[in-house]
This record gives sequence, structure tokens and C-alpha cells, in this order.
Amino acid sequence: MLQLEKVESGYGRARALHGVDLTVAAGEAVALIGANGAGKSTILRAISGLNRVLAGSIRFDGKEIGNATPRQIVRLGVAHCPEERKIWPNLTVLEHLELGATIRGGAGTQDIDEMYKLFPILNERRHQLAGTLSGGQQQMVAIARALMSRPRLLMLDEPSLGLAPKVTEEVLTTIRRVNGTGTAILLVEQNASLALAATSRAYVIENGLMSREGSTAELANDPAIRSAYLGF
Ligand SMILES: Nc1ncnc2c1ncn2[C@@H]1O[C@H](COP(=O)(O)OP(=O)(O)OP(=O)(O)O)[C@@H](O)[C@H]1O
Repeated sequence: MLQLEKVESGYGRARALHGVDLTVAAGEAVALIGANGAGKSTILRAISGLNRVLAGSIRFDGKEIGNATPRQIVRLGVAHCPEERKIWPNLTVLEHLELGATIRGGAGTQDIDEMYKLFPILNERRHQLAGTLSGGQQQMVAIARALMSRPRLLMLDEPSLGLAPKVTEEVLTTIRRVNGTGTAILLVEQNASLALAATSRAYVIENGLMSREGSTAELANDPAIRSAYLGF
């Protein structure tokens, strides 16, 4: 469904990606792990049209989307949940869900109900201002808002950032549940254990280039990956 070939991208004159290859099949859950500054966020930003693609190609359903606008890319079915969650503190949970659906002309009651089924806590808190929610609940709002555009691919950038271990477990369950509904996942994480537990295939990126790719079981058992990214 998603195919990156030899993608180069960066910031101004500085290249952060030096020819990246990556694929995600329909319904698949794929992780992208790597050290700080390796280029993980830049890959997601290039896919969603926020960073220019300087060379190579990005195809979604066979259609070239490199340098399409972010709006066009969301419309095709790719949603991006950014690193800092970008929650609006003075809007309610329900308002976040409604705004997430504006790209496809607005949400029906059924869409909202489906989201509440997936995230029961958001139903309980639907009229609460998002700024008053816990970090984990805010992360769920960010994921639910992204899902309201009805993506076939959901890209998540560091969803566990700043969350306590118990809450991180909840995020893991949430990702699995979303993937269980058939939505493909591309998950960027510093927390490699979480990333490998939530997905079935993973890439390792180093200095803007893929250094490894394989099933998460294979990578989690590899001594070099364990010592570099899993800490044991
Ligand atoms: N806005 C920016 N302007 C200039 N350079 C940037 C910018 N954002 C990132 N970079 C550089 O691009 C490279 C890749 O950064 P990127 O954010 O993609 O890495 P990352 O793997 O997501 O790391 P992190 O976990 O720290 O977010 C780094 O060298 C970084 O310093």
C-alpha cells in the first residue's frame, strides 16, 4: 500500500534522509526504531507532505504522493499523529473528534459512536476540555482525532513520549486495537520494546539510512539490536 524508494529529504540544505526504502502493506503494523536524530520523524513528515521529497518516490496505492499537499495525502487515506500530540487545550474531546472529520466533510453520529467504542474513556470525558485530561488520555484524543479522517494508514510519532510505564501499556493496547480494525500502522518510537511489541515488522534507521529490516520477533532476538535499542 505504501512504498518509499530511495527517498531523500531534509531541512533547508541539510539532508536528513539519504535514500530510504520502506513498505507498509494494507493492514500491516510496522515499526521504525532508531536513535535520536536518526531521521524517523523526517520519514513521517515526508510521507505526509510536511517535508519536501528531494529525490526518490513515495507511492500510496500505486499513486505518487511525494510532494503532494498534506491535505491531498490525508484525503487519500494517510493520517499523521505528530510527536507533541498538538492537542487544543480549550476544546472538548468531542470538538477534537469533529475537527478530525472536517477533511471529509464532517462527522456523523455513527462515526463519533465508533470512536467512543474504540476509546470508552473518551466517551466518559466527551465534554471535558482536552487540556484538563491526563497525558495518556490526551494521546488517545490525538489518535482518535487522526482516525476521524478514516485513514487506511495511521502514522504515530512517539506516542509513548512522556507517559508513565502503565500508561504506555494502554497506548500499546490502543495501537493493537486500531490495527485490529484493519487500519495499517507505521509506528515511530524511541521506546523500542513498545514498538516491537505493537507491530509485526520493523525497520532500524541510522543516520538517515535503513540499517536493518525484519520481523519484530527476529529483531527482538538479535543480540546487536537488543544491546543497542532494548538495553539488555
Ligand atoms: N526543523 C528542523 N530543522 C533543521 N534540522 C532538523 C529539523 N528537524 C530535524 N532536523 C535534523 O534532521 C535529522 C533527523 O531528525 P528527525 O527528527 O527526523 O530524527 P528522529 O529520528 O525522529 O529523532 P527524534 O527521536 O529526536 O525525533 C537530525 O539531524 C535533526 O537534527
